[in-house]
Amino acid sequence: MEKILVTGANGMVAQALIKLLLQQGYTVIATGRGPSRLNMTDPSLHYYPADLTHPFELQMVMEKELPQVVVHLAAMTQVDECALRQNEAHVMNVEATARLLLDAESFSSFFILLSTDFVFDGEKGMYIETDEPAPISWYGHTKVEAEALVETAAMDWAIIRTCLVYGAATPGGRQNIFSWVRSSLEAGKPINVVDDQWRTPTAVEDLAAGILLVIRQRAKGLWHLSGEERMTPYRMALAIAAQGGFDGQLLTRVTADSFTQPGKRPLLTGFDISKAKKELGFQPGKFADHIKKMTTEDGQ
Ligand SMILES: NC(=O)C1=CN([C@@H]2O[C@H](COP(=O)(O)OP(=O)(O)OC[C@H]3O[C@@H](n4cnc5c(N)ncnc54)[C@H](OP(=O)(O)O)[C@@H]3O)[C@@H](O)[C@H]2O)C=CC1
Ligand SMILES: Cc1cn([C@H]2C[C@H](O)[C@@H](COP(=O)(O)OP(=O)(O)O[C@H]3O[C@@H](C)C(=O)[C@@H](O)[C@H]3O)O2)c(=O)[nH]c1=O
Repeated sequence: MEKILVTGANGMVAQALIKLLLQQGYTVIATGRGPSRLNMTDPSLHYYPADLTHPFELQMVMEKELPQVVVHLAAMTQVDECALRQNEAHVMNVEATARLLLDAESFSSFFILLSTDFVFDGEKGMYIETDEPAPISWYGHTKVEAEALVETAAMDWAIIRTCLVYGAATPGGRQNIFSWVRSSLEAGKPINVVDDQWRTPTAVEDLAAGILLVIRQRAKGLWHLSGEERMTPYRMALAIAAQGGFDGQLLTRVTADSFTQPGKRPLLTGFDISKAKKELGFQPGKFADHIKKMTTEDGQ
């Protein structure tokens, strides 16, 4: 069976993707920073610690494993951290991507980059693949640069942009809006939640399924893969509270200008996923169904 190399293996998206790839019978070459935090064992899962900012660590893995497909998920993903540590963000999100492309071109046939709705300025919203990027955060800027590197690669490539990914908390993984809202409500902690940032939030399982479609079909080019429903974090939080039987009074509706975050966030993003639905057969689930399932699993 084909070998798929996945970077950022200990991250939220990678953990869901690796679980799905193993279920589908692929051999997964998983690389992450430091020891594995993947709470799964499988003879078809090979984990290699590799810091992508150290150029040769992953080249040796590539030479040894010769993966047919590379799925590049590793990145500095905290938008505020990227704004405060711009050089580090550029080294990781751009220069490490350039290095990985060079390594992959020698050994792999297909390269997939995960990118973001933050490549857009947030003026229009519901973006399609042909809309012009205009990032307003350093994180978004680094992703635009990474996309440009991939588009000039000497091998087949796909760029998958997604938006506000949510899922159950992963061991040692970053928080996401579902895990953050749910853990705050469970602790009885009042939280301020924005109601003027518009997104099409994406269940991590749906994103993993979409990435699998791109792998299977070797679907070259640019794809917007996200949920279909336009929501704000506040409306998401109200639904999460209701589903979990929590007190919605703990949620205070605010607007983004009440946040003094170092990293600017585009107000109106979200994706029109018509192209992915038509050409890939991508079909995300409903937000309410996903949080019901996650809440049940979380409660077990
Ligand atoms: N989450 C979201 O809402 C969205 C995510 N994306 C993109 O999807 C991809 C995956 O995101 P997500 O899973 O949420 O992010 P996470 O932050 O959960 O995972 C990113 C992973 O990259 C790893 N990493 C960071 N620096 C290095 C390095 N120098 N060497 C090796 N690994 C490194 C991190 O390691 P460690 O665990 O040690 O920190 C982490 O496991 C990213 O490219 C992101 O930009 C796009 C749109 C939305
Ligand atoms: C911390 C906080 C967040 N929020 C909202 C803002 C945001 O929409 C959502 C999640 O908070 P974050 O700061 O993690 O969101 P943010 O960093 O904006 O998330 C981004 O992550 C990167 C990786 C992406 O690529 C983007 O698509 C997007 O998902 O919750 C509140 O309403 N109140 C709060 O106190």
